[in-house]
Amino acid sequence: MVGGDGAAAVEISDVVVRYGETTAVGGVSLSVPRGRVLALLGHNGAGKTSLLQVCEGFRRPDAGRARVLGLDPVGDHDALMPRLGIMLQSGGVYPWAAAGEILQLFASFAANPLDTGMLMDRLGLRKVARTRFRRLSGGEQQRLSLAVALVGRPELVFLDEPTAGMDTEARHTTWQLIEELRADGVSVLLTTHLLDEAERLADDVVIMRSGRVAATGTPAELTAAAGIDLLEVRADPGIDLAGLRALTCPEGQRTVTEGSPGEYAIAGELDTRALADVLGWFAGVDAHVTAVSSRRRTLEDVYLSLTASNNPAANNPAANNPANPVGASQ
Ligand SMILES: Nc1ncnc2c1ncn2[C@@H]1O[C@H](COP(=O)(O)OP(=O)(O)OP(=O)(O)O)[C@@H](O)[C@H]1O
Repeated sequence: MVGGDGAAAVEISDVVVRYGETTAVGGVSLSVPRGRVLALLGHNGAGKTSLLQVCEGFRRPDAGRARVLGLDPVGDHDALMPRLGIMLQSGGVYPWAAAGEILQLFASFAANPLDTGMLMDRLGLRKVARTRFRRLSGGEQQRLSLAVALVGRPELVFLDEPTAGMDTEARHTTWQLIEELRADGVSVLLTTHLLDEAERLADDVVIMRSGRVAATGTPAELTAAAGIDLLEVRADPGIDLAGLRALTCPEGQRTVTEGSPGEYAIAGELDTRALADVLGWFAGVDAHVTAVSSRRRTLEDVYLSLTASNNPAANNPAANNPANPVGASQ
């Protein structure tokens, strides 16, 4: 193998990408350990693709440093390319060539390619093997781009919104393929707007906001740090909730409602103390409680609260960094 063994698959520090006056990436550091899947999340224009292009060697950062499989992605581009699988957001390579020909061509570049027939079957492309790329549907183009990225048995795969435009079946197949890659020790850096995709696939998540890192961690760490955000209590209907509101929502950070008769919902972040206060209050008014359930925040909730444009905390990313196992910083 070419140099850099033992290093993380991707190691970037303080990377800046500018387009004229626009700073797309404002000093991002992160690392993808070998054999792990890292998902980069963020709103449109957050800087995900720009960061990926730096890692792929298609763009030299304006500041900072990138190492990919221990090598310089620009300077060592030729040595790196055979070891990488790259799926771009718009995979419009060779629009006039047929799907099967494109995959064969990329297989011919690889020393030890995967079986192209197997890949076509897995990704449901057999029936469009003779169709020109430009005539494929959006989802078929995505599937072919994924096949092209994987056919050379890469050590590291970059996937820019891999399942965008795919139907449910293709999306599940793609998820399985990514899980198989990880099981084979392949490292994956992907971007996605799908929080369930990140939650299912990613070992590590980096949430970007306006070119900076807003939070990092495993999906479990990101959601665990956020705690419970909804408590539902079933009790006698028509209880006067003024006392409960005064107790649990002094600064309006939670809401207390009786959605339907006897179904009370306390929404907003609740720690153990607040939970005990709520249940203690129901006991204090002699309510007959028959059911209690709580809902933990999902990755989507965490994402939305960190990236909301009206959230002042989102402008102070360090304050939102509940865990940092991937070594990311803003
Ligand atoms: N070639 C370019 N020239 C000028 N500005 C660009 C260029 N490429 C990207 N940008 C700008 O840089 C910012 C980051 O873009 P980027 O494509 O990296 O975001 P993204 O997070 O991948 O977005 P999306 O989720 O929409 O794909 C955006 O404001 C975008 O308009």
